[in-house]
Amino acid sequence: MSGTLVLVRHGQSEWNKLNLFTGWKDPDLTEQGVAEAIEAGRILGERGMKFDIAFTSELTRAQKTCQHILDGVGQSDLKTIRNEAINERNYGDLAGLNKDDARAKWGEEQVHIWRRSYDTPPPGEDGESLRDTGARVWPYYLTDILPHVLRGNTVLVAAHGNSLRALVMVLDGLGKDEVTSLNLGTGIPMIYELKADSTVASKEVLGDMSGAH
Ligand SMILES: O=C(O)[C@@H](CO)OP(=O)(O)O
Repeated sequence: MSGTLVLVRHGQSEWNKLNLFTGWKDPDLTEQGVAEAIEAGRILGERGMKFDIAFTSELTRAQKTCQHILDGVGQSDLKTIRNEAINERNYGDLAGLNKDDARAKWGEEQVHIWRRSYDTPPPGEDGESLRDTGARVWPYYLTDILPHVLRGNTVLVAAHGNSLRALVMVLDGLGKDEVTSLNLGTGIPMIYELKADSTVASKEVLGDMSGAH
C-alpha cells in the first residue's frame, strides 16, 4: 500500500447557481458552496484525516474550498500549492453564457457534446475538450502530485468538475464513452488509496453524487 489521494470538487459557485458556463472565469463560492466546503472538512475531520500537502487551482472557488477543508481538519496553515494546471477546463466562447440559453440556441445534444464528450472542444480558440484538459492535468498529476502519494503521504486536491473528471477518468479506468456520464458533485470528497505502482487499491466517495449533472 502506498498513500492517500483525496479529490474534492469546489462547493457551489455563484455561476453554478446562475447556470452559467464558467471555465476559467473566477466567480466566488455561494453561501451554499461555503457550507458544502465546510461540510467536506467536517466529515474528513471526523474521520481523523490529516493531510501532508494540499493542491488547488489558480481559481478562487477551489482555493476557498481547499482552505475550508483544511480549517475543518485543523490544518489551516498546511502547505498549499496553487497551479493553473488543475484549473477548470477552458470553456472558450461558452464562458458566461447560460446553459439553458445555449441549449435553446444550439440544441440539447450539441450542448451535451460540448459539456461531456471526451474530445469535442467547445467553440472558441481557447476552448478545451476533456482530452485537452487531461493533457495538462495528467502530466501535472504525475510530476507534482503523485510523487507525494507514492511517498506514503496523504494529499488533498481541491479543484474543478472537469479537471477532476480528467483525473478520475484515468484513475477509474473509464473509456471515452463511459466518461460522458461521469458527473462529480460539489464538495463531495473522493478518497483514493493508491498502491505502490500508482494504481488504485480502493476508492470511497463520502456523499451522494447521483444528483450531479
Ligand atoms: O461551467 C463550468 O465550468 C463547468 C463546471 O461548473 O460546467 P459543466 O458542468 O457544464 O462542464
